Amino acid sequence: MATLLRRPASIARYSRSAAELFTASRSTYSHHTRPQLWSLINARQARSYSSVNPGGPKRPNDEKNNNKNTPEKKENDIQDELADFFKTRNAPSSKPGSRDAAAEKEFLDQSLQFISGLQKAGGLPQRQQDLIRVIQILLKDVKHIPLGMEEFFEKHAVQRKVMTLGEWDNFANYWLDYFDDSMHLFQSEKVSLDEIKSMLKTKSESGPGGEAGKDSKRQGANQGKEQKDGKEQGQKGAPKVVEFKFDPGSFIITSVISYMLYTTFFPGENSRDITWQEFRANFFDKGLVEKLTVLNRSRVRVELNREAIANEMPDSPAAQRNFHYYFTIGSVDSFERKLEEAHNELHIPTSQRIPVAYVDEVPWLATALSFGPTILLIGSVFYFSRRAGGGAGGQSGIFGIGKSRARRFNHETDVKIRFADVAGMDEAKLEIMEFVSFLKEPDKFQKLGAKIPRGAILSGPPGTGKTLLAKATAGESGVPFFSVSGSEFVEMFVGVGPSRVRDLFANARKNTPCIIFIDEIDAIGKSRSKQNFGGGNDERESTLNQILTEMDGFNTSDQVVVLAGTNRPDVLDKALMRPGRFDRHIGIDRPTMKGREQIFRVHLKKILTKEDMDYLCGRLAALTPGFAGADIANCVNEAALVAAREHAESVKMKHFEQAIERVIGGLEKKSLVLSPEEKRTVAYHEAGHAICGWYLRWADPLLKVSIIPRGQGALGYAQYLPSSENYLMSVNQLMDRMAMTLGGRVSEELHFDTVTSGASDDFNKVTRMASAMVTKFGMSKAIGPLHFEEDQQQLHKPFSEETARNIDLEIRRIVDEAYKRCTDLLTEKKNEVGLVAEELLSKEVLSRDDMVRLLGQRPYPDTGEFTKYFGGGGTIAPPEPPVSDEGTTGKDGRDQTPLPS
Ligand SMILES: Nc1ncnc2c1ncn2[C@@H]1O[C@H](COP(=O)(O)OP(=O)(O)OP(=O)(O)O)[C@@H](O)[C@H]1O
Repeated sequence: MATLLRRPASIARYSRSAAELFTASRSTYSHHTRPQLWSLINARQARSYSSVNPGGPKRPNDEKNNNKNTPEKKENDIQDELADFFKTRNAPSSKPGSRDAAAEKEFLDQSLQFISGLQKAGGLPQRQQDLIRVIQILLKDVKHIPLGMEEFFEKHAVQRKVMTLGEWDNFANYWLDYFDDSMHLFQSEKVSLDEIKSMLKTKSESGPGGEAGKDSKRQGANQGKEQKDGKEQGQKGAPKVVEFKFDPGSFIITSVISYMLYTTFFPGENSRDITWQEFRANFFDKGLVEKLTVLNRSRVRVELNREAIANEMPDSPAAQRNFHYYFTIGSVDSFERKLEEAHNELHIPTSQRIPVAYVDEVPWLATALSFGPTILLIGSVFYFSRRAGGGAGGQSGIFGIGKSRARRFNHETDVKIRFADVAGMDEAKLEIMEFVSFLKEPDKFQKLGAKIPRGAILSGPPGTGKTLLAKATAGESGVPFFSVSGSEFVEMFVGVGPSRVRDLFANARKNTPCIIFIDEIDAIGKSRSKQNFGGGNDERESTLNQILTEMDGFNTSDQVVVLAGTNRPDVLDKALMRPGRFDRHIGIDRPTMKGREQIFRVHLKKILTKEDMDYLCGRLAALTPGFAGADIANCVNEAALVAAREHAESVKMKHFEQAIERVIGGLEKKSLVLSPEEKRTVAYHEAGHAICGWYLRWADPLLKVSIIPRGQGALGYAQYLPSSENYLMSVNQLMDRMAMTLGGRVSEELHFDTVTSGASDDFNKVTRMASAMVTKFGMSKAIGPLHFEEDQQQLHKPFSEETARNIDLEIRRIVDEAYKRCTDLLTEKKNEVGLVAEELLSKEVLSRDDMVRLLGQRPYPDTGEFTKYFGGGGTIAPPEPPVSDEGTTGKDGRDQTPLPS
């Protein structure tokens, strides 16, 4: 458009008519109404602003604009904005005072009228008319003669020289040139109004129409664009690099999902099944078939003549390139026959008959799907075997099933335990030291021709520190330590056990010197003859055989020591124990008083307590007869937990005592509420035990009696302190203990009309004690010094019927005797029982001090430990003999009243 306007011929044409107007009328432009123009400008402007970075510099009057909605207001805005613009634009070129302001104004007005005259002349295209309107507005606000116009102004406005047609032409060109490029850019939305302003500013400085001006305009436009881009970039900060990584997994999943979605929403069809009749009627008879392909002798694919189909049936899917019809055939013979008949019917000569191909295709998808369940099954077996195998020993997968599951502890990092950490088993430590010195200095033994023991069995009750001792051996000798449990050799698959044994020993040989520790070896090492009773276990037997073979297989220089732990050394196969295999048998019993003290000392090291350590360890050891190392560790930890629960700053004696009670009797059952009658019965029951323990000469001294229900089904309990470590027990001690055990029931009988089931556990203990006296301890004159093994599995009793009857009679006699002893005592001390019971009912727990308060000092002297730690007076009593665990009220001196069943 600008080019068009600038064309001399057209300008001349317009200029002439405009010149006429210029002279004829001076106020033509004032008749112009501008809503049309403003709507145009507004539309352009709105679009132009939308392309401007919103975060960029604000337009003047931006605030106002926010509130402007009506066209009127918008028009004013633009006008204001343009006025502002020209104010600044004209500033550098204006020379106020140097020129006649009135003449200047007149010149500009005339210019405006001239431009308006151009428009009035008519014949211009709409867009050019619009442009002229814009120029009118812009020109209206020009206050001073722009640079480059001065000469023209001087000549025609000041000196009033008449303009020639060519000068009019120049004049028109000037103004058009002055604005049109800017307007053109503005209208075509290439640059914003701000940028036009800056362009015009440059132009006004360099003069109109010059090349430099034009260049700078373009530069300005480009600059403006760059600025705009820069602004956008600046706003967003550093350019954002979006990194695309190709992930094959995601790609496949995305592709599959996309395909599924696509096929769901756009179910394209590329095949359809038809019948023979349809085939004939629609295609064959019409001559549209090109070829037939028999697939797998059961289906026929119809190849159609696409062009013919497209002409005949343009809407049919068969017109698509990949679309096929199929029909099923019974057999190839019948198909061929039918086809021939069809050809004959239509009289198709042999040479033009439809060709038939035979293809055997493998339907891949169907085949893959038919294998689906098998693959799924194998996959799940594989997965689960991996999961099952992954847990232990680092072996995983079904192929690792025969691998050993032994955990290997590195002596430098994992096995930090030393002999100092194992307390209270000095003899066992001494025995095992030999293995340590063998592993450390093998030459010392080998040069003398000594064969080093191959292994040792550590046997003893649970929690006595067998594993700990084995670990300490590894820690001391500084060799790798393989730990495995006997049960880990046993699997449901045949042959796995021996294979794991082989693997374990092979591993060990690779890591010599080292120690193998097989915990719970009785799981595989049970005596083979015993197993056969009631069906043997071949797998276990072959595992055991493999261990025997492996242990034989070591040569004398192999520095592999095999230690095994068991709670049941008696059931182990003799072949395991023979020299050359587990030739050392180290028994680890429950710790003695001294041992317990040492174990407490080891575990108390980690506990924050302000108690005197010697006294604390001694007292706790005295309080915990029969405790194994693991019980002690548990007790110490429990005490710390109790203290923490009470927000105590350090663990105190009472916390330890609470912890011991909890370990012995279980948690207090505060939720268990007994009826008053039941509570009374329990109180009298416990009082009966307590009085017997107090007044019977050989009974154990009572520590505490309580009727607070605790875990393990006890409604009340009395804690006694065995006078000493019981290695031997006399008839007197046993009789007194039995009488004391019966004290609960006898007390009930004496104080109530009826008795309860609460004494059932007491009777069990009493019967077992009496039975042991008769059949094992030789304490019955009628039976004599005989020992009868109690074996549940034996079908025949190892004694005659008469002996059996005599045993029964003797057991009964002993129990009756104990019962009489108890009844006599409690009848005599009926008041004392009442006293203790009532006190128990009110206080629930009575200590030894309460007993002394109620009954006076115990008439018999207390033992050494008791005196030392529990304030009893008297001399040290002779050590009491032990009875097997089953035959006493319990080595830990507990006496519990079970819940009535
Ligand atoms: N003599 C001891 N000195 C210090 N702590 C001990 C001692 N005996 C046992 N313990 C503690 O008891 C815990 C359990 O001991 P360990 O596992 O060695 O018993 P275990 O005899 O192997 O038991 P199980 O026969 O049930 O396998 C040890 O971790 C340790 O904290």
